[in-house]
Amino acid sequence: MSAPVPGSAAPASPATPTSPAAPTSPATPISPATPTSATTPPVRARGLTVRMGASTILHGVDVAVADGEMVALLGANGSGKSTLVKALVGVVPVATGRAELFGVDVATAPRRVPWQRVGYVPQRVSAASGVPATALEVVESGLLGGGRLRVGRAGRERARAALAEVGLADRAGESVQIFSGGQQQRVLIARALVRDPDLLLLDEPFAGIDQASKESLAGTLATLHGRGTAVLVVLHELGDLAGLIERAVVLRHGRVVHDGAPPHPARGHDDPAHDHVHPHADEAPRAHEAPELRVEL
Ligand SMILES: Nc1ncnc2c1ncn2[C@@H]1O[C@H](COP(=O)(O)OP(=O)(O)OP(=O)(O)O)[C@@H](O)[C@H]1O
Repeated sequence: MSAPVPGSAAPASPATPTSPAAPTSPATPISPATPTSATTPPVRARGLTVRMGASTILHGVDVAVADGEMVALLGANGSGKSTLVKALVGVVPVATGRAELFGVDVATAPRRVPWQRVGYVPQRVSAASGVPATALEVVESGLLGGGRLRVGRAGRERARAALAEVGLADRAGESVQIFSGGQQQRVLIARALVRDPDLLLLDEPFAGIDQASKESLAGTLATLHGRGTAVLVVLHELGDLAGLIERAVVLRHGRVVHDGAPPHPARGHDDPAHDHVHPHADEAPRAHEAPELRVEL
C-alpha cells in the first residue's frame, strides 16, 4: 500500500501528490469549497470490507458524505471507526468493496485522488512526536509534497492564517513540544486546514483535550461548515458539535447499524467522564425504548 496520507501528522512525503490551490488572501486561507458533481460525493464507501490478519474489521460498509455535509461517525471502542477512516485515506488495505474520495477509488488509483482537497487529522497523535519544530513549521508541512520541498512566502502566510483559524496565531514561533495536547491537536487541524480542503476527515479530534480547545475547534468546524466544507468526524459523543452534526453513522462490530439523524446516546454515554471501554450487550431493543435510544456511542 503506497497511498499518500493527506494532511497527516508526519510531514507529507515527496511522493504525496499535494498541489496546493493557488494562495488566497493571507487573511482568508479557507475559501468556499470547490463544488463537486452531485453524483460524486467527497466520501463514498461501498461494500467496504477490511481484514486484519484473520479478523474482519469492517463488514461491507456503505457510507457517503455529500458536499458540505457534516457527518459524525459514532460507535463503541473497537467498532471500526478509525479503520473506516484509515481505509478512506488508503492507509489500511481494502479487502473487498470500494473506498472512494471525490469519486476516485483510493485503493486502486491513489495517485488520481485529489489529495490537495483532503485534510486528514488522525487519532491521538502528537504534533511534537519528539521532533523539534515550531507550530508554524508543523502547519507549513501540510503544504509540502508532490515534489514541493519548500513553501515560500505565500505558503508561510497561509500557514499563519491557518494557525489564526485555530486561535494560535500568537504561538506560531513556539516549539510544539511545550504545547498542551489540545493545542497540539489544534496545530494538526491547522495543518489540515492550510491545504484549503473541501473535505476534512477528523478522527476523534476532541479526545483528551481541554475545554477551551474543544470550544475553539467547534468554532473552527462551524466556520468551515458555513463555507461548505464536507466533514466526516469520528466522535464518542456529539458534545460541542451537537448543533452542527446533520447526520450520524453508527458502527457496531464493523457494521453500519444507524445512518440518519444523530441518535441520542445510551444512558451515561454523553457524560464526558464515561469510560467507553466496556462490553456492550447485543440484546434486542426493549419495547418501551425508541430504536435510537439503543445506540451505544
Ligand atoms: N492493525 C491492526 N491489526 C489487528 N487488529 C486491528 C488493527 N487495527 C485495529 N484493529 C482492530 O480492529 C477493531 C477496530 O479498531 P478501530 O481502531 O477501527 O476501532 P474504533 O471504533 O476506532 O475504536 P476506538 O474508539 O477505540 O478508537 C478493533 O478490534 C481493533 O483491535
